[in-house]
Amino acid sequence: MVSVASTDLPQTAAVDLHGIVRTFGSRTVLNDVTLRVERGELFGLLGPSGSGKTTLIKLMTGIDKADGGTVHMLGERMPQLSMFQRFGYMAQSDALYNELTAKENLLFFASLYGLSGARRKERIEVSMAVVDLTDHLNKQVAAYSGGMKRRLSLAIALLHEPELLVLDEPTVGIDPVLRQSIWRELFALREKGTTIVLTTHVMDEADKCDRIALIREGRLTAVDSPAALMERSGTTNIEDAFIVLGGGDRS
Ligand SMILES: Nc1ncnc2c1ncn2[C@@H]1O[C@H](COP(=O)(O)OP(=O)(O)OP(=O)(O)O)[C@@H](O)[C@H]1O
Repeated sequence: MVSVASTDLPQTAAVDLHGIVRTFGSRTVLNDVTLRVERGELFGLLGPSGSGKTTLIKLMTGIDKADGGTVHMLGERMPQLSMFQRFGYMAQSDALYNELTAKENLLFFASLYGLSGARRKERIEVSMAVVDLTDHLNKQVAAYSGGMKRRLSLAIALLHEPELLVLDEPTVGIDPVLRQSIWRELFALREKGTTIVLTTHVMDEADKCDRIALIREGRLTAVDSPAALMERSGTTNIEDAFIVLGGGDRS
């Protein structure tokens, strides 16, 4: 019998969405969204406020359920509770316990992720250093600023070194210097093979992604690398490309 090494098997996508529909009442918020994010990609979802980015992210992570279509993450059909440990998720509204210190929050999530002992200690230190919060580890979260809470949420998403990171507007409310250092970290994670899916409405952040999906009124209007999108639209920046391509494929 010939044994097949796992590396010889075709790799499943990091995220595979097919025909996703999400409605709220009579409103269709996501309309037939099909999208595949490959492993190791730094992938951006770019769209104006209310276009459906957060709704799509919630469906990916299994927090919400689609009315139509299928979601697979890392080859597994979603939603699935056991997948929780395999990806890191940073929500748009911070899911933190305000009455606890940052360290207590981190310990809580570490226990959910099955981290303990020396590895837990090391991961807490590294994750807090990435977001420049080392000096505020023992501070109560209620005393954190909005930007500090965002940074702590990112540290929690990074805590268990997941193979897939799903980040909803990770740099909103974060100052330019720290924003740059967070991007450096995202690039370093990508180098290590981590897949990153993030939402943004900042054009220069979209430019940093390997590929981006332009989303408008619940439909993907284009999916490609920033350079290809600019070439296709005959523009020299993502903002103009979005304007040219964003209106396409609407019915
Ligand atoms: N639970 C809900 N019930 C009703 N409508 C909803 C619900 N969640 C989202 N929506 C609507 O779906 C649309 C898309 O919202 P979503 O939060 O996905 O947009 P977004 O692109 O993430 O916007 P932003 O950049 O402002 O966060 C909006 O019109 C919003 O009002």
